[in-house]
Amino acid sequence: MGKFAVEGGIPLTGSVRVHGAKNAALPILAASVMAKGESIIYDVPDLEDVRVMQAILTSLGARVKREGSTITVDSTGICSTEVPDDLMRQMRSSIFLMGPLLARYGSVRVSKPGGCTIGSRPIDLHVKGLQMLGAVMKESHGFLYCEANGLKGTSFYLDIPSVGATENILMAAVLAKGNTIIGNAAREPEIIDLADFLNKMGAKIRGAGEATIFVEGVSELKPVEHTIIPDRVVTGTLMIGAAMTGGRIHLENVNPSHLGVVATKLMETGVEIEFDHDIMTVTSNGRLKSVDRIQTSYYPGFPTDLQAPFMALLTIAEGTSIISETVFEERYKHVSELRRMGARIKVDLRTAFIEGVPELTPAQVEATDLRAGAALVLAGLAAKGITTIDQIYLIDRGYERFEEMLGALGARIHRMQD
Ligand SMILES: CC(=O)N[C@H]1[C@@H](OP(=O)(O)OP(=O)(O)OC[C@H]2O[C@@H](n3ccc(=O)[nH]c3=O)[C@H](O)[C@@H]2O)O[C@H](CO)[C@@H](O)[C@@H]1O
Ligand SMILES: C=C(OP(=O)(O)O)C(=O)O
Repeated sequence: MGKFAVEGGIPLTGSVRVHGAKNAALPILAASVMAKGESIIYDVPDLEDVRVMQAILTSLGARVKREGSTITVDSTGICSTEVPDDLMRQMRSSIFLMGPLLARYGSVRVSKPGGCTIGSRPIDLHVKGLQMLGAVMKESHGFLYCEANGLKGTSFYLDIPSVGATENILMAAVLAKGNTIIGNAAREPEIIDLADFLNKMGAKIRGAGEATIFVEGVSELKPVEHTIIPDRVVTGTLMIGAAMTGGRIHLENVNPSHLGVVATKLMETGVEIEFDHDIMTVTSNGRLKSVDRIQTSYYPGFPTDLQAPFMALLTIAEGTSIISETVFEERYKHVSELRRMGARIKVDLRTAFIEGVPELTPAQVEATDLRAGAALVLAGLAAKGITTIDQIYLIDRGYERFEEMLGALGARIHRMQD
């Protein structure tokens, strides 16, 4: 499974290019099955989750090829609409095949998706939305069989602005007959990227990025070329790393407008942030102040995916900070690992109280999920001495060769095989 050994106490300095967004690439790769022929997707990060998506597409009969950061998907040979159970279990994003296969082929078989254990993560909204579009669902022996004899446009209001449900319903609605309105839709930048991809393919979507999305169904889609947006969670992670180590870094390929709340909260801690088009410079003198409150929320609120990394920073910020995790009910598993490094954190239900300490101490810790793992690496970069982080396959799900990315910024971090 592998471990990272991190020698902390060295400020991050230098420049690095941020890779394309995992959370945009995964639904877009799934959507490529809706067009007959060859879709070309640029800046697709080489991550574990993307490799699982490639394996799923291949298992369905598509031809998938990676050259550098470009992935080509030729859907011509698709001959199955059953997503293999072992691949379903490997990540949450396996559920993205549901809408596209149902819409284009009239049937799909999925099972319960895997992914980070950060809460119960049901798929009820995905299912309800597709049912409203006319899908008939049957559950048997752990599999969900969905069929549709032509989907029909509908009006569907999401009880929660779920990112994945918005994307699944949107993908299906594009090939449904008539008009669809998705109310209380998620507004994340990755939804806009997916809609841009679908619109290039010939879809008629308006309002992506807003709470109400309008879709006029079309009968077919054509394959296109598309470049994935920069990964805002990776950007945020590196910004926090510079802040915690008292460094100065330049990040290339960033979209500053996707990071408003994160930049604001970092500036509250005393960090300087400058933007020049798609380049961001982060400068920190290493003396950090606490923040009154961070509440995770749906976009444009504070991203839950940066809650653990930001908590790592607050463990060494002077004063007491408060974090409320409102999106996932079990996303505090990193707390006990940070405590091993000397952090003082109390958790009361969904609220964490973090009392800053002058410095963290190195320890042997374990990644409990993807972003928790990234948070522990950041804590290791700030703690003088050697920290080891176990279970790093979880970090590989979302960061392309994290050790090389950090190494380019001067960090001393090594991957060790078990
Ligand atoms: C691949 C991808 O894009 N992953 C992101 C996506 O995950 P994902 O799409 O799984 O997250 P959702 O936005 O769906 O989840 C938000 C909340 O809605 C709940 N819910 C969701 C669907 C459903 O049918 N029923 C239900 O109750 C979830 O349990 C959670 O409490 O958005 C999350 C929230 O920003 C991010 O942390 C993940 O990185
Ligand atoms: C929770 C995450 O991903 P997923 O939804 O793919 O599990 C994440 O990227 O932090």
